[in-house]
Amino acid sequence: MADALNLLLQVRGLKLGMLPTKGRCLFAARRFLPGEAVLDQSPYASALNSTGKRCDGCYKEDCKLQECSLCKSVWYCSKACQEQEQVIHKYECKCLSMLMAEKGRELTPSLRLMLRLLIRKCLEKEMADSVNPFDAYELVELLPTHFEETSEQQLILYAQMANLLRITYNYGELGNVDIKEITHNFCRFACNAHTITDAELRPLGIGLYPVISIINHSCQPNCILLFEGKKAYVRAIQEISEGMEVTLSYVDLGDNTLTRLQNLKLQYFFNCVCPRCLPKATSDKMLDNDHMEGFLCPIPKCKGLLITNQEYSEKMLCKTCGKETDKSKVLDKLKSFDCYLDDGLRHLSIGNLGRAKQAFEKLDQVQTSLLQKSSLHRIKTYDNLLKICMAMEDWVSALVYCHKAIKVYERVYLPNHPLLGLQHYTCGKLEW
Ligand SMILES: C[S@@+](CC[C@H](N)C(=O)[O-])C[C@H]1O[C@@H](n2cnc3c(N)ncnc32)[C@H](O)[C@@H]1O
Repeated sequence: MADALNLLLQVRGLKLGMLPTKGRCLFAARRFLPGEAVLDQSPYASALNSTGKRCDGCYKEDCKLQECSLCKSVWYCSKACQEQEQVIHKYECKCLSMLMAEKGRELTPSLRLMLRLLIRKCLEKEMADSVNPFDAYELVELLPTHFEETSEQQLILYAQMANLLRITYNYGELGNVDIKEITHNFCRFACNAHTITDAELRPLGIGLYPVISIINHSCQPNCILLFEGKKAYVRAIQEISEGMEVTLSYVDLGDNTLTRLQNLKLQYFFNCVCPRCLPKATSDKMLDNDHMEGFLCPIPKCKGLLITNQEYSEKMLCKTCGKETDKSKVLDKLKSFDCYLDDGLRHLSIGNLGRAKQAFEKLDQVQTSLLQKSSLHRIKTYDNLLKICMAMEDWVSALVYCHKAIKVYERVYLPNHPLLGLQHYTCGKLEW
């Protein structure tokens, strides 16, 4: 299997490698230019977030959809999509119908993903593409589980989900499944599955792509993951020279370093040491992070930019007045305003736009006293205010927040990053 996989990767200009701190990785065996597709793969298994709105085959919406007459829980845009999906759905359909009839329940997207993975594994030998090493269950088994590091509470939850899954799977009369294997696979999903997005990078579903999952994380990635339907494409967003590791970001690059590090540790069980997380000082002793974080000196008349003290990283120095400040104090003050963020998000989730706008405007106001205009801590504030103003059809204010957000996006994302492009696109539409 490893030889066959290596051969397929070689054809695409890639090479499988192993690093002691990261495990398996993908290296470029030739130069890739920005925009070039480095790798593509169809999912071993995938599931839509909400069925009934999109075709289960091609994930298209805004077309005439026909529901499966038996389970009435999946929809297709054409005979071709239905036939292509039938191999798996034939069994899944029985499972979903019986689960509804016997327990009055539907499966969540991650449970459905697991069901489809188990059915596919069982059918692998009968399926025409089973010989393709890009599409073998063996590759799924090679993905890390981090089982030992997963909390007991989480494992109990996975075991309960596995139990429901076993009952559901048995309705399909495909033979037995092992609860332990399902639990391990839930652990695998947590640190290997990818969110499938549409052209505007909005989440549509979840998929497992065992070759793409070999790609490790960096907070300064050289690639991005995009989707056409459920097929995934890894595209270079900067030049990748021969011998370089191919990387993707597993987390939101608009999050600050502390949040990114915490999220990576919590979900993927590693400490990121990429250049953005462990930056080296530039010539004027200013870290890239200091530019991005954009903390202002707390002395009212000064408001200079704070930079990390190279000798003692817990302290920050003002570039203007030279006074020292505890970094933790600055961060604590910033955190104390999270109540406005929570308040805004809560009102937004129940559609109370007026109250949500008030909360985010207050947050914007208090952040102004602590942070530069283009500090990355303000990205969520601007994004939410933009969203709210658009929903309220206040196009003038929306445009103001869109411009403010672009300034932060330009700092956080590389010029070729689609999120930056999308923000310019929104701005263009608002200008119009
Ligand atoms: C999707 S897998 C990536 C492939 C994995 N290296 C393997 O051996 O199959 C994610 C896991 O890889 C490891 N990993 C990914 N990026 C890493 C990084 N930048 N530093 C250390 N470990 C990393 C972590 O164990 C993480 O949970």
